[in-house]
Amino acid sequence: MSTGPDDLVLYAPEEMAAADRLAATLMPSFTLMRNAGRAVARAALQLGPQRTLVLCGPGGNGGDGYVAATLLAQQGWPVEVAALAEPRPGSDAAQARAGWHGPIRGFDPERAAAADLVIDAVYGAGLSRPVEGLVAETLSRARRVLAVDVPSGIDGATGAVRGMAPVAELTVTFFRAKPGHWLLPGREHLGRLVVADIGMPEQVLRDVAPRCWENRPGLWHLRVLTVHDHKYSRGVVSICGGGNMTGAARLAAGGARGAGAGLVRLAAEHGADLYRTGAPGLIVDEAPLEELLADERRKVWVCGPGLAGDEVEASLPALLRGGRQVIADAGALTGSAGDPGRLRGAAVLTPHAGEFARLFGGPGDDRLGAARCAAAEVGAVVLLKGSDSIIAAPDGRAAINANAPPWLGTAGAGDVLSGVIAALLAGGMAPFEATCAGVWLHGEAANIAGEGLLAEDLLRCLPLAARRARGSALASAGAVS
Ligand SMILES: NC(=O)C1=CN([C@@H]2O[C@H](COP(=O)(O)OP(=O)(O)OC[C@H]3O[C@@H](n4cnc5c(N)ncnc54)[C@H](OP(=O)(O)O)[C@@H]3O)[C@@H](O)[C@H]2O)[C@@H](O)CC1
Ligand SMILES: Nc1ncnc2c1ncn2[C@@H]1O[C@H](COP(=O)(O)OP(=O)(O)O)[C@@H](O)[C@H]1O
Ligand SMILES: [K+]
Repeated sequence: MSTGPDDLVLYAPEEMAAADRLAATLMPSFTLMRNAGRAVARAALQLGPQRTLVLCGPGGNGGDGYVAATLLAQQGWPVEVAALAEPRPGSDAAQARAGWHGPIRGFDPERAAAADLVIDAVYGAGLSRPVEGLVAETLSRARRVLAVDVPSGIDGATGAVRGMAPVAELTVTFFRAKPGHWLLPGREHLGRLVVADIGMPEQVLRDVAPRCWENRPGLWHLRVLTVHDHKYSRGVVSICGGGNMTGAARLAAGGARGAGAGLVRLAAEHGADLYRTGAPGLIVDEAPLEELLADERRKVWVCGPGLAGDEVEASLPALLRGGRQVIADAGALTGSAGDPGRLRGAAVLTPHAGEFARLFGGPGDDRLGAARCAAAEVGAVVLLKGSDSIIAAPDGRAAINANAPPWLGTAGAGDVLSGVIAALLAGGMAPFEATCAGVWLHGEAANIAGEGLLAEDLLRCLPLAARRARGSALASAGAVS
């Protein structure tokens, strides 16, 4: 079975709560809690027997903790339980609590510090305010943490730390991951993430269908070339070249070529000679833009890398008027600061955090929400770049990317990326899928190149990244966690 969007979908906390409510109409809800607690106990058992303190909150997260504590004690583990408050009478958590027959202590930072392992079952999806006071003090003293669902304090929707959150060695979540598992800073608090199957009915995937995914092959598919392909069918990419910062456009052109565009042309009405000394497979045009736009095959354009304000003014409006699919990056974004409406008609915007703030304000703690709003406002796919890049479509779909290594943060890397996305768009992918695939290929190329990469190194690594994408899209669905 291949990995598909259903395997990669991310449930925000309120969507998970809706899933739980629906599941409760189809099966006994306590079965899910029992399975969740069992998955936590199984994960703990793999860490080896040790003095364990289970910290239980008042809700479902605490319920999972009581189930896990009971199962670990049955295995002969030295387990203690500390509770913050009694679960609501009649709740599943109260039923789980009733299964624990040992003593229940209060929260105590010293006790947490003395335990070899702390199971953090304080707050999960129901986090409603910052974690502070005794809970924060107790969690912060733990030496080794296994987190249930999320480390308490991580907002499952945004990945933000609310108050404090421990850094876990292992996090066990259930059914599907949440956006906050992949967004920063949340991702840094998880340790290893295990997504446990707790027997959620299949119907839930159909009836509660979130519009957010982890960005991986399987969410999209790279096209496979056939004997009928030729350079025009593989896609034509045009890049606006500036007269001064010429490296940026050349890197974008290299990205487009490395990602499989059949033909890449660089438009440089002024300064064409500078570009002619570059890669021999790159075609340099010095005719005026209006003339180039007469060629209907030139549908996809990258506008922005290395362009000064006047160069953007001379190209972007004409491209948008001409109905071209425009990837607006760098100078094209800076030129529209405070007035994102000027970018309406573009296919994809690729701001980093600074460019995003200048265009739309914010983005604040909820970067996923901000990217979605921006995409809806401009009617374009918005790629908010960073180490957890977010791709948002105007129709509300969004994806979170997590494969990019920190050494990708180097000048020129973004220019390469705009070319990669352009190539995929020119090859026939829709803007959202092309952007998701481009971001993943870019991150994977950086992993292949290794630490110390220069933006240029990405170009030679893109073909292998594409082969990996084709390979892992066929990998088994079991590899989601
Ligand atoms: N499908 C699945 O994934 C399944 C998930 N399951 C598990 O259920 C968990 C979700 O359960 P849940 O909704 O009861 O939420 P959870 O966080 O345990 O508690 C909320 C309580 O805590 C309180 N509270 C919150 N923050 C606070 C703060 N900072 N400081 C003080 N109080 C705070 C809050 O108070 P209130 O806001 O109501 O005043 C409320 O009383 C989920 O994470 C997973 O572990 C499985 O069992 C079954 C299948
Ligand atoms: N710490 C990081 N981890 C992973 N990827 C990063 C990190 N910092 C930056 N990146 C990625 O590097 C690229 C930098 O792009 P950008 O800021 O536009 O640079 P430039 O304009 O110099 O090309 C983006 O794709 C971004 O997602
Ligand atoms: K937790």
